[in-house]
Amino acid sequence: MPRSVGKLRMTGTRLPVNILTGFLGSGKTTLLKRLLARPELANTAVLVNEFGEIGLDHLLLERIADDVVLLKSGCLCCTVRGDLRDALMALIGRRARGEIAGFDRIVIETTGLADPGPVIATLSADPALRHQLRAGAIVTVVDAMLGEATLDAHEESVRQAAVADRLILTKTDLAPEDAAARVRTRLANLNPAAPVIELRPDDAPSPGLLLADVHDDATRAGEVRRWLAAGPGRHGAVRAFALAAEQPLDWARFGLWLSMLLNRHGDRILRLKGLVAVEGVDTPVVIQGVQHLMHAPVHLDAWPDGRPATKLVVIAHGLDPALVERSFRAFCRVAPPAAHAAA
Ligand SMILES: Nc1nc2c(ncn2[C@@H]2O[C@H](COP(=O)(O)OP(=O)(O)OP(=O)(O)O)[C@@H](O)[C@H]2O)c(=O)[nH]1
Repeated sequence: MPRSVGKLRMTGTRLPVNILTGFLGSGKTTLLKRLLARPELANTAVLVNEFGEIGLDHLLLERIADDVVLLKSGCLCCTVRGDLRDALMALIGRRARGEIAGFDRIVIETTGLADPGPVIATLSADPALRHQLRAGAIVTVVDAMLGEATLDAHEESVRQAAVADRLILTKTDLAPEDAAARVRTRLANLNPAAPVIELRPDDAPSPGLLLADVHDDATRAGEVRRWLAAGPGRHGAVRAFALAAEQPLDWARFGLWLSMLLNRHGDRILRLKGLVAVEGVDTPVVIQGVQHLMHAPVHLDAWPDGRPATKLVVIAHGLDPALVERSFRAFCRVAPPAAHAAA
């Protein structure tokens, strides 16, 4: 029977769990989408954790992977370790009962602010999880353009780089050569054991990034003890908030509002991303901002959940969400929602 076959299959081999981490906007989801497109990684289940109340990555990933689960709000390393355990157990349970395709690997994409140590600790400290799962390679994404400043300003990003088994350097197409070289040197000093692999926008990443294991459990257990002793990072005054609009937006007005916001408060905005419903356009436009930098908007073929509506997530340091929301509504002429959802 499928039920017992599922169980038998699982007790013999523990499923590998990869952790994909990297600072806000460094390129984790972009890398993951490209990896999941590889046939060697077809049987992969994904857990996405996003900082803040509204996740978007699962909407963007769902189009290529069925088994994408969004963890509740909060950061994996601070508040949702119980959720991580429950989500992993639920995934394993659904697989054993034959409710979902028999994946043979789990990838956890952490928030850009997560310290990966406690995530790994959760995997190895919980007896039920340890029985079913084992730690796979930790892949950390680092942005060549903003990496140096980010490593200077955010301890989380240093920790992410320090624990990596493989470091992926993105945005070398945008970064001046000397900036990329300085990031490489920083990474080599922080974590000499991990290879730094440059990934250009057109490169197909090797599935080996996830598939090739690098650690035995004893080594990993020692590292976990060290990370726990160091204590998890704290995210201070960083807050995530959402902006939403039911009716389509005037693209020019929206663009102007966004430029003004970044001009005025760019220093305090760590990440801004979302799906925008644009007047006269049937499909969603994805916008992506990382600190001062806005990436070119991308059109999706269809609304991931079938319903056109603008949904933006902002992660900021010391910025009043109410102020940003007021300016968004006033400038883009957005009526307040019936049930006020944003914090
Ligand atoms: N030019 C360029 N853009 C990139 C590269 N990698 C990622 N991006 C862009 O950077 C933006 C952020 O990428 P994501 O993959 O969403 O970053 P992330 O780390 O998942 O972001 P969070 O989950 O919010 O922390 C998107 O607009 C990507 O298209 C790269 O190598 N070159």
